Amino acid sequence: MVNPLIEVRGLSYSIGERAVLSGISFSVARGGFLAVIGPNGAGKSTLLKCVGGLRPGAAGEVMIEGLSITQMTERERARRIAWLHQSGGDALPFTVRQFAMMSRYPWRPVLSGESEEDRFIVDGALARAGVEELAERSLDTLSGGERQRALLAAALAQGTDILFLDEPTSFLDYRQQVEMMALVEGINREGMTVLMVTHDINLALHGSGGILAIKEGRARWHGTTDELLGGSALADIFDTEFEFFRRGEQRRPYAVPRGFVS
Ligand SMILES: Nc1ncnc2c1ncn2[C@@H]1O[C@H](COP(=O)(O)OP(=O)(O)OP(=O)(O)O)[C@@H](O)[C@H]1O
Repeated sequence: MVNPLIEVRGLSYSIGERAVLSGISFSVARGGFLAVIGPNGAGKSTLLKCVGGLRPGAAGEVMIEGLSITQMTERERARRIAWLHQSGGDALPFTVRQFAMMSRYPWRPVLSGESEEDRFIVDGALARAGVEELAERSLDTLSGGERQRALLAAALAQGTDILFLDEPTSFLDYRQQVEMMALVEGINREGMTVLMVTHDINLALHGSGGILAIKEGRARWHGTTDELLGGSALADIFDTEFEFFRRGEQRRPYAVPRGFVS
């Protein structure tokens, strides 16, 4: 890949004596969408935190547009990478607009208030995530799906070119999952580079061109969704057999554990 936006080489991370990640390498082109899949405890969230510079003890290299993540200040990282985590029942006592406005901090001079430009960007982010009508609602009064869209609006308001997603639909019902993934795909098509970790293969198949599978902290497979469906990698990674289907006008693939359909 010529000049990838995100480049990870030989990433390893240990907690105490235990190696949680070992020698992981991959890259993501500008505007790309890479899904990292793997079973529970594979090291997916830890990988995302290491790539995002939140685990300073990690060995190996993480470069964002050629700049080492370890050389970047927190503010510089926040100008490049926005995060959307899985959202549980807890929520902060801020309105949707206030929370999105806080995301503007990496761009604001220290101790300065919100600018006209901040307000314009926040309004655009609220509209893009479909939460304009919730703008004055407190985050702790929203349903799980509404809250996740509000958090996505805040991530967009941050004005980064990279979005990290950690199990973004974990607590959402099916309709909300579909809506959230459609939003993320749309944002990716508009140019945002996306790195998503999930244990849900169908989220990965739905949203991405590239898939990296990890198990026990090691990269086990890396390729496109179509390549994944042609081989036995999924069964090896999740220790269960899958059936694959293609449906709809776009012949999108999805996978169901064989035990569910036999
Ligand atoms: N702060 C920590 N202290 C001790 N062990 C940790 C810590 N963080 C992660 N681990 C361990 O590292 C391993 C990888 O955890 P991680 O959360 O990255 O996995 P994951 O693939 O995201 O899992 P899941 O899909 O269940 O969320 C697990 O065995 C976990 O218990």
